[in-house]
Amino acid sequence: MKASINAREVTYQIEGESGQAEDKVLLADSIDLTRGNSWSGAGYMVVEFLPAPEQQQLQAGLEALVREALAAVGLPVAADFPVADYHKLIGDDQQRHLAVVNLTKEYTMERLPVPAALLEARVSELCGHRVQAYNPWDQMRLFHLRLVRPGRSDNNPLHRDVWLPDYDDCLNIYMPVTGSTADSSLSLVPGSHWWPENRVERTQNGAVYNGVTYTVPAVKHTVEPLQLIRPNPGPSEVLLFSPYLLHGGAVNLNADATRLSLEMRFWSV
Ligand SMILES: O=C(O)CCC(=O)C(=O)O
Ligand SMILES: [Fe+2]
Repeated sequence: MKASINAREVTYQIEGESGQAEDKVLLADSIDLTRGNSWSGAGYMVVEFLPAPEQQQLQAGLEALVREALAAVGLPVAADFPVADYHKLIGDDQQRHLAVVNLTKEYTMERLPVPAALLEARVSELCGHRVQAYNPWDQMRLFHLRLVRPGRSDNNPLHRDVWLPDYDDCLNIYMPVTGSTADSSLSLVPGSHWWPENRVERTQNGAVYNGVTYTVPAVKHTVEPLQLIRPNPGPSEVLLFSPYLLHGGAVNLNADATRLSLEMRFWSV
């Protein structure tokens, strides 16, 4: 499948059986936490996030979690090892990379380096609805790290989060930690949170993307041309986005830096 990111052509190889799609907009029957905002039609916005000391504490603490995971898979590193160099350490050892991903994909909230209440208050202010990082569907309070090496297929395929169970009605954040640039940060299709399902052909259950297996179903084809953009939040910023948007497929085109980012979801209180 062909798409473009910031007008540059990319190709995604997606395997998995297609399902039937209805003429239905998933967001129409759901809570839209972007509603009432100027960016509701686009489905995302980039904005200053936490006060500088807290944002820096959060980013430094998340880098430290990756170092901890590296030590746990048998690759101890110095306390100042830059996580942007992760790919130099792991190289093409896919098994070791997947072991690190396994340790960094689901953290319980007490591991967050700053109080979750800080992020909850700021996200509530930004979207104009009182939200908390508590998933009412599975009763979990989690955050996730994403490590995407340059030149590998570590990024997940293009998807809506709500194709998986337990992600309805929330709002997502993407916060850059290291190596997040105009060539590596999360990509999305503006406005696609309102596309009917029958405009998007997707796999039924999970997908194999460039040979890597993902649990999330993936886009195989769309009626509208797939023009992704990278909003690319800077170090002091955050990308707030609807999980109903088509997003992902965020290949890391950096020459030499691994992307580390924070991913966290918020639901109405
Ligand atoms: O960071 C990425 O490349 C993907 C993130 C994602 O799919 C999400 O936050 O739901
Ligand atoms: Fe996602």
